Amino acid sequence: MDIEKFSSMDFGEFVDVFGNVIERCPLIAAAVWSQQPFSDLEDLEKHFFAFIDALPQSGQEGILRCHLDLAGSELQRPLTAKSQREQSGAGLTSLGADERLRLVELNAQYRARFGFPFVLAARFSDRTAVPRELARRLLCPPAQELRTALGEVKKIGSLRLADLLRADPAKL
Ligand SMILES: NC(=O)N[C@H]1NC(=O)NC1=O
Repeated sequence: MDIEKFSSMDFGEFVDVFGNVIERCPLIAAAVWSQQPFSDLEDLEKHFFAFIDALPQSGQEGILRCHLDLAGSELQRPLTAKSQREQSGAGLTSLGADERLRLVELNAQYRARFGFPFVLAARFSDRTAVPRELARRLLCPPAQELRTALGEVKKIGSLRLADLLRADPAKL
């Protein structure tokens, strides 16, 4: 998809295409649309991230709460298609019983400590690194952890945006 195409989409089309760049947060795409035209991918990305950065803490935590747990999520709501692909690429949808139990426990401890689910860009990770990173981040101070988690949201958003802009518009 070229820059002219995504810089001139009407509102409905833009939200349909970019509504899940930030997991289950179409409102962010809805707000970014009004910043058209965009000069390039970096410019578009900048608007998504500026919106996140400008939110009060309750809004930033709300974005994190729109994510499902990494692994174990079939116990909650169904994953979005993008999240499913990311998690299965990291081997998180085919864990053994022990690995799964460990992650479920760590996820529960993390939620109890911070009040939002653990978020990590699964495409930069794998089934052995995820529990290690989760255990490490569990020990971080809350303000630092909020920043780390939002950084992961941005990494996921960057990868999703790059995929969308590479995609054939007819297949979106
Ligand atoms: N909980 C969580 O990190 N979920 C996200 N991670 C990722 O790579 N895709 C997601 O949906």
